[in-house]
Amino acid sequence: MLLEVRNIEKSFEKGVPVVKGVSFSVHENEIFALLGPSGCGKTTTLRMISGFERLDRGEVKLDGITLSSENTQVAPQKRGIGFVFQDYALFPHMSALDNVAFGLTDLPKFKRRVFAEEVLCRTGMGDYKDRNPAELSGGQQQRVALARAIAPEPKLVLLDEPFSNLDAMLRDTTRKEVRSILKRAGMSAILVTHDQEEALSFADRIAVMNDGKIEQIGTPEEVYYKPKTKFVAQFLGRTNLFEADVENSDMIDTKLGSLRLNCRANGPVVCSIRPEHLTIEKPNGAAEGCSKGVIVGREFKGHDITYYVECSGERYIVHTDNRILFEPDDEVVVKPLEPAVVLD
Ligand SMILES: Nc1ncnc2c1ncn2[C@@H]1O[C@H](COP(=O)(O)OP(=O)(O)OP(=O)(O)O)[C@@H](O)[C@H]1O
Repeated sequence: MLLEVRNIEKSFEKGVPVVKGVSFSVHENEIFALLGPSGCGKTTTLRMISGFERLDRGEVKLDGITLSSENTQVAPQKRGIGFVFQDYALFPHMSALDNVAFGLTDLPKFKRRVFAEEVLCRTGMGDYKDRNPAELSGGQQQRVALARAIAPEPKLVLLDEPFSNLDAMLRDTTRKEVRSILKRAGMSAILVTHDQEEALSFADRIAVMNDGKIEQIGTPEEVYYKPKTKFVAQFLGRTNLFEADVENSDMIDTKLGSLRLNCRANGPVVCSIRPEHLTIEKPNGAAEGCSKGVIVGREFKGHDITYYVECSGERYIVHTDNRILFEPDDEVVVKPLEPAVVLD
């Protein structure tokens, strides 16, 4: 285990807690994401790991050594952790090369520039070493910021919304490049983001945060396909929720008809099924036990289609591939392709 965060807590003024007992670990060479809505405490958590913020309770350990606790506070520059911020925070009056060389205080002066150039080449920025930040695009500045963070060879790099200033196309490619640079360098990273697609595509594991707490930690597939809570199900994409009482069964009665659950349940149940795990058919070809519905809306997106189907007064979302063509007011039945996931 590289990083261990145990039960950390933080309140600002008036004693209102913003981080409420957060725990997680990050392995060697693992990319971890803290994902959640604005204000849920992601940045504060990252700042407690970096040492820019003191914690009220709990502990942060790197490689078994305590960096933060109620009685310990190792200075940020002594933690062996690299940082990349949203606004890159490059020194504007310095060249890309000098920006990267700046933090290499452990090396003799003559070696700093040689090594800095080597790291700039690794991030694909060797040809731009003499340019100042103002002469670089957002994506290029981001790569220089990453080169600066990884040049001292930290075991862990913290990334706070580092792609949010880039336009959609550049964000995608920069994300892929940064991930492969970190993996090749054998470093671990924690990404803070409110963008679920970014977390799903960038991280090996994700902690989904809500209101100062972690609701679920898992691989992208686990948190997406098997959300534990209503919040996780809804934050990671669109979903259909059902509530019903179940008597020791793995089936649930809904307005769509009978749905299979992913486990046996007893008592009141809330379950979720993703729109792409439902499909629609003409009523005549439908299996027994399905209720009829009507298409009330449709979004054609080229590679797929979103349908809104009303069934006994409830509205459901169905994503289909682009071969399943219906029009508004068409009568359909909605069929599940996967079991519904029971939430906590
Ligand atoms: N220095 C501070 N003093 C007082 N309150 C603060 C301070 N820093 C953060 N907060 C509050 O703590 C809460 C959590 O903030 P934080 O920045 O950690 O959230 P976040 O999840 O990173 O949000 P965002 O995605 O908008 O950056 C917010 O309500 C914020 O207003």
